[in-house]
Amino acid sequence: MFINRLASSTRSVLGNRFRMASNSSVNNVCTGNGIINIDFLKKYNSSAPKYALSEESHARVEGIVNTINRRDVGQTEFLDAVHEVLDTIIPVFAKDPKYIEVFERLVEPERQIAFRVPWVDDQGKVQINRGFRVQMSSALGPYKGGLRFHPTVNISVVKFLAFEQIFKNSLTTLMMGAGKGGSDFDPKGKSDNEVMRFCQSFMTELYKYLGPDTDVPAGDINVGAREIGFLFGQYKRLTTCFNGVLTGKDLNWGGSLIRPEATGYGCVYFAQNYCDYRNVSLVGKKCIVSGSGNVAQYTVEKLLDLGAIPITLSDSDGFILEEKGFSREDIAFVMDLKNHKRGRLCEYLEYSKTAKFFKNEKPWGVPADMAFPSATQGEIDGEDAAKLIANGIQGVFEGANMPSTPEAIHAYKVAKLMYGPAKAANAGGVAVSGLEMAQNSQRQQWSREVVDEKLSGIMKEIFDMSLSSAKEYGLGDDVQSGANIAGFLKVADAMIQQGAV
Ligand SMILES: NC(=O)C1=CN([C@@H]2O[C@H](COP(=O)(O)OP(=O)(O)OC[C@H]3O[C@@H](n4cnc5c(N)ncnc54)[C@H](O)[C@@H]3O)[C@@H](O)[C@H]2O)C=CC1
Ligand SMILES: O=C(O)CCC(=O)C(=O)O
Repeated sequence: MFINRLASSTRSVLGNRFRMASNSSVNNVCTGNGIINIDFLKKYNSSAPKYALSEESHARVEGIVNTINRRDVGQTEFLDAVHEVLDTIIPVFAKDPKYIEVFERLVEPERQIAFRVPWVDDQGKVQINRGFRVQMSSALGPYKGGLRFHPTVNISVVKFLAFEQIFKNSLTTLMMGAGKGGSDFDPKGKSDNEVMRFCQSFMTELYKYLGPDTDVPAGDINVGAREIGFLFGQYKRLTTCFNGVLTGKDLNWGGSLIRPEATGYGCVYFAQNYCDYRNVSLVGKKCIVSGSGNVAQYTVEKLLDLGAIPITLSDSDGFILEEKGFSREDIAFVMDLKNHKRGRLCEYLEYSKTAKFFKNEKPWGVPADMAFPSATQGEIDGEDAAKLIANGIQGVFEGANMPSTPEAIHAYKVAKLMYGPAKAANAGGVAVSGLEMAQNSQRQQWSREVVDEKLSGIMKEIFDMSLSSAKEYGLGDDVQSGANIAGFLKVADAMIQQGAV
């Protein structure tokens, strides 16, 4: 009855959108419709009464949900990301309600910067794009997180990515706050000079808010070594400072060995830890990998190192299937095609006699043992997850940020798959960015072996922490919930210690 009363008061605030969402079953707690459905609390009241919130706490959480739904209306990706975390940290609130207020602060960015980016194209015409930086949390260190240049970038996408970064950066055990930024600029089809002029204009506005102890951006989709170079050059010109304001720099001027490899390698290290825990070997396992950029390339490389058989790659035009498995030479071809020639993946067919290309399709229907989504958010929906499970998939490890919709995550958990959520599984990239910052502060460069060993140690620690937090809260081996809880508690305790900030 108590739940009914809460649900009806929520409906009055949210109207029809809520009614649509509330039709979902109790277990299917995340709607994926860009609205936080308070029904997720029922799960705890019915199946795990020890986590039922007191009446006061319940009302508080409901109030927070109503405020976010109202204030951030239309920010689909951000609301989905908040929903996913809320859905898993209720046990923390039940144990100690002081954390509810901290969560309320955490969903509001410390600072959001939005700006015009004018630049001149090769025809001499002025083009305008929109730039963003969301400085989400500085509880654990300077804001830290990548920049994404893609036509789909808007405030919702940047806020969701910055929100994810809070928990991810906390899990790395390093001293990093959370931020994310980018632009709706599309580098596809642009000349190097156009990309340079865009980057220079972007940095001309953003540099005021950055610094090695303030905010340290890095790469993300379509921001790689070339863009980091142009951004750094302009920062240096504007400030006359040569410092570690960006990570992902070239090795010759302050970059770290293993940073380009770190997200993909780290994701496979995470998978290996999970497999060890379940007594499963990666050797001989067929792996579906999506994307063909930085994360996908080095995921494939590390899978090969460990004796697995990566069989797919994709881009926004479709996917390629290399049934025999990619060899190291095949991956060298893909790296050259994507990183230097900036070509499309279908051109791989001109190189391989054995590959097939599936235009406008996603790879999730290909029978395999493990999946490594490494392209973009929302790439595995409920139907895709059903296909993976029907084909006997054993594990899903997220190299991309939020690649699985709430329905997909729910399906993985029901099927008891090994599920490595993005915040934990892809934290290796930002972890090595943290190591790059440390090297820059010392004006030193560590060897490849040293950085790789630290990366693999951090990935093991993230897996162990996520698992032990899940167990501590009586959630079995629910690594997704454990990762959110462990990531949250460290930030939340720091915020409490630092006062009302
Ligand atoms: N680069 C890094 O260190 C980190 C990246 N990530 C995440 O990993 C994912 C991939 O990022 P990167 O590899 O760095 O970017 P990238 O720009 O190097 O590669 C992105 C890849 O995804 C593909 N892609 C983009 N939209 C797609 C779509 N709609 N369908 C199929 N493929 C699509 C592109 O063709 C490209 O191959 C993103 O979600 C990013 O946020 C997460 C942690 C760190
Ligand atoms: O290395 C970094 O700072 C950024 C990594 C990133 O953007 C991510 O983890 O999604």
